[in-house]
Amino acid sequence: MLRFLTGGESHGDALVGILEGIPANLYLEKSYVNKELNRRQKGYGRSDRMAIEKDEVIILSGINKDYTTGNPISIMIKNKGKNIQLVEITRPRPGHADLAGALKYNQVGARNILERASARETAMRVAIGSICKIFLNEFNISIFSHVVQIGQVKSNKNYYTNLNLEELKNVDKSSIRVVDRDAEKSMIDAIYEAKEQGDTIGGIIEIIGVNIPVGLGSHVHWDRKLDAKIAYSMMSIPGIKGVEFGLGFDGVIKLGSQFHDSISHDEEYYRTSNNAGGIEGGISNGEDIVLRLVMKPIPTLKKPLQTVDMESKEKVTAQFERSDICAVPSASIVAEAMLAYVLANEMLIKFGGDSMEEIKNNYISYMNILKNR
Ligand SMILES: Cc1cc2nc3c(=O)[nH]c(=O)nc-3n(C[C@H](O)[C@H](O)[C@H](O)COP(=O)(O)O)c2cc1C
Ligand SMILES: C=C(O[C@@H]1CC(C(=O)O)=C[C@@H](OP(=O)(O)O)[C@H]1O)C(=O)O
Repeated sequence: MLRFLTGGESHGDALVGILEGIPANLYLEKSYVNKELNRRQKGYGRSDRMAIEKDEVIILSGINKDYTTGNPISIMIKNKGKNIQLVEITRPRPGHADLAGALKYNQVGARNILERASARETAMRVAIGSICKIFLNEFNISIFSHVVQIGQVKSNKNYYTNLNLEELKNVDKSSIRVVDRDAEKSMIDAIYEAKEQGDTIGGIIEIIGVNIPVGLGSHVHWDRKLDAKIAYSMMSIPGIKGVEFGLGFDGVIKLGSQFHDSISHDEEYYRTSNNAGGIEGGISNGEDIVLRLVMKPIPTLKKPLQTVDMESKEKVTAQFERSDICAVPSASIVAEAMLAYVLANEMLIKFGGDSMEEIKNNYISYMNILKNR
């Protein structure tokens, strides 16, 4: 089984992470981890902080001559943007952890709270998730994502869920990108419009996992269900307020006969549609895992909302400091990382093994059993 911990504050010296449970003998390409870190830093609407940071991973343990050893993998990302004046935050920002955190931890203000509640921590999650992606790649599993809505601007292209699976049966689905260039332009405009108004904006992202074997997760207990585990991991991303799988909330207008995915067989079982989003009864059914997340608008506002000064108790406006306008594209890379972590963990639960050779043997023998079903 996998587990990870992160440490570090937004404006501290560095972020650190420990990932435990990755089997021995996995080739770990450090440049891939750095590429993923770079993807998270992109996107319209990020603050000047992203121009300061050049996130790069320093591997401290668990790797020998580019291969994992089975030891805990310890990593570090240094913070370049730590040199801002860390003033106390006594005018808490609605929507951030400021007030609830300061009260819970008995702080005079929210500085110590926001330093950790900040999504700076998600850089480490992406580093850890990218190691999980490298592991999943050994089983041909890949994960990608795209932005499908910013504010009121929706992509006119169908969601991945609505692609014609029969037509795509022999296509490498990891190469499919549901990018709508017209919508993309309007999305960028919406971000800049929010910025002009001293405001912020949220959105919806879609995350897809392909080449998933049947049988990850389990129906037998609530905390073994794959969709439950994925939802938990997604809801832990700062700003994420909802998750839906497959057709999700749009499924409400369908009747059962229109919603459920008929079962066919051609050498193996498959579906002609994927409204379930690849998971039934808490178990992966072999179709692509498809989920969507809604991210709320960023809480720090240049045109701030009303709040209460924690010292004087007077009605004031919330404190402002350097902040993103929109971080939806970055959140989608974080979501890919969290999905990679959950799926890598499930692969280890299902197939076990302390070395890559052992887990691959277990995987191949299970896939052979499935071939005869
Ligand atoms: C990549 C990323 C960047 C973010 N940048 C900011 C930011 O610059 N300013 C801000 O107020 N919130 C930002 N957020 C959102 C806050 O971290 C989030 O709203 C806060 O932690 C409370 O989230 P919760 O209520 O969902 O737990 C960002 C979130 C993500 C995922
Ligand atoms: C540092 C990152 O995001 C930060 C997340 C964040 C927040 O409140 O969540 C606030 C901002 O911090 P700062 O005030 O230093 O600009 C973002 O830049 C990052 O994504 O690496």
